[in-house]
Amino acid sequence: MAIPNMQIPSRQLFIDGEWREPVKKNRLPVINPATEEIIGYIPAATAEDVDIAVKAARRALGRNGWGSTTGAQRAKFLRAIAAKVLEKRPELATLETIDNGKPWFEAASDIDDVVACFEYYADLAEALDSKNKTEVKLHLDSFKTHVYKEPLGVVGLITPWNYPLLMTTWKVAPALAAGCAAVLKPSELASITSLELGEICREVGLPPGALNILTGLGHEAGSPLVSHPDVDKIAFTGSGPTGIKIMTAAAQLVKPVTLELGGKSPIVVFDDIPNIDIAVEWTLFGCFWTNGQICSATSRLIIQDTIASQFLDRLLEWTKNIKISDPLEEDCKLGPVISRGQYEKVLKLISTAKNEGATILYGGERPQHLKKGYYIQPTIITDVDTSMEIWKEEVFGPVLCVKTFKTEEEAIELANDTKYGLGAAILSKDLDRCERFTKAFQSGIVWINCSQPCFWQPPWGGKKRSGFGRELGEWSLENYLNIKQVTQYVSDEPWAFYKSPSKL
Ligand SMILES: NC(=O)c1ccc[n+]([C@@H]2O[C@H](COP(=O)([O-])OP(=O)(O)OC[C@H]3O[C@@H](n4cnc5c(N)ncnc54)[C@H](O)[C@@H]3O)[C@@H](O)[C@H]2O)c1
Ligand SMILES: C[N+](C)(C)CCCC=O
Ligand code: NA
Repeated sequence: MAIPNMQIPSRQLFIDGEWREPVKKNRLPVINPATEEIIGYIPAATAEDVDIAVKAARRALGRNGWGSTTGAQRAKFLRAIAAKVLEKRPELATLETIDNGKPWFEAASDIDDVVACFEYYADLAEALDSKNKTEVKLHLDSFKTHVYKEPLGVVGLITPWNYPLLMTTWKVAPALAAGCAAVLKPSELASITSLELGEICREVGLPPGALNILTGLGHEAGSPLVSHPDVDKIAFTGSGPTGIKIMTAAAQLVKPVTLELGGKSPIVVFDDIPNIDIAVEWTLFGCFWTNGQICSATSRLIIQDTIASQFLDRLLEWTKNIKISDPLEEDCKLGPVISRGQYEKVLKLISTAKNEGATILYGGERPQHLKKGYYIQPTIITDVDTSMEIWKEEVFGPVLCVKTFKTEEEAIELANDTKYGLGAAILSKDLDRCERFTKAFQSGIVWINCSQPCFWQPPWGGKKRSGFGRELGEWSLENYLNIKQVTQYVSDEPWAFYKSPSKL
């Protein structure tokens, strides 16, 4: 397929179904990480815009337009959005690539996931109509109790830059399916496709105020959204430090949050793997996909010592074969990291690893053939000690660190030696052993003989410092529903707790 060339559309904030200039008229530059050039501008929302958007969302809930829709009616809008996204797939993939830096074919695959997600939540919205009032059997005949599932209200959705439209969709699709009205604040580092979602919602006639999109800086737009008294819940995906700030601010209003944060996930490889090349490829994909910027990246390779030398030799051969290029090129497999800040952060972590005594087995620098752009070679670091920063801290770049083990106990201890708890992978022919590791891993996601595959039906999320709450599947719909208990007294007899005055 020919990759379309695109200019960044000039957009405003998307509020109440219209494009509106920010109150302070500020804009932020959009930088293409492959060229380091400014390719456009996005509006920079501030607290004043947040208040306007939250009011629009609240009105949408009160109006007949959105607030009283059935799940089946909401499903129609979600399916129409899915169809429009599919229609615009090539253009959206190009916009994602020039804004985020991920290879075009990865971006296009993300767009496919976006379509599937909106369709999936359309089905769940439809099914909700028969589940939003269910009876609970009691031990007394004098009462009847029902449980209602109703939209939580106005929800604030704050998303990161690594899968821009997909992370937006993971929140917007279930929130709309549940009947909430949403205010979305995408990352200022990659907002373009989220704004295009606003245009798609406008084109399909989504009722005004159901979805509002505010681009801008975290402290200028995200923070006021978290603290706004008329926002009922915050769903956040991003870094740990920001998650802590958001949770602290939300706590002042006893506002519920879901936090999908960082990770430093292990991939444990045993010497009984039936095919070393298959294991090597999963190891590469688990860390270097999406230019290494994956929350769930299995960025700690824990390899049995009996196979370590052979495995690393083969891993090196595969790594050298990864095509690093402009992400718009046909078979690019590694593009630039998102920004100069991220580029410098990753290189600093690599240099610290070297200074602490680790060995840079491969990579660790800018690729020689790419003089512009935030490119970093796929990097493999060995002779790592568990006291080192490279072992403990999330890099969020194409950097794999390696340690060996002798026994299962040692492997489990190394795997769980992290403050995070998002994902964990084990590659072994012995499925009983895989089951033992599944139980022993302190994580929310386990991959067996693979790493990273993610589907919209199962739950996604972690524990420890990777946050709490689950997205995707039915779990995500529950994030946006209020559970209401309704108990009715159905007897004709007096309650008779107090003596009636006539009997005194
Ligand atoms: N668990 C997951 O599913 C998942 C997915 C993607 C990224 N992440 C994590 O996100 C991090 C990288 O993404 P990032 O750099 O965009 O994270 P980030 O925390 O810097 O920003 C995430 C979002 O929060 C906003 N924000 C920043 N400060 C804020 C504040 N004080 N109040 C409200 N909003 C604020 C940003 O504008 C952005 O929209 C990594 O740690 C990665 O592991 C996790
Ligand atoms: C799309 N993945 C690979 C499941 C990751 C989503 C969230 C983490 O970056
Ligand atoms: Na960008």
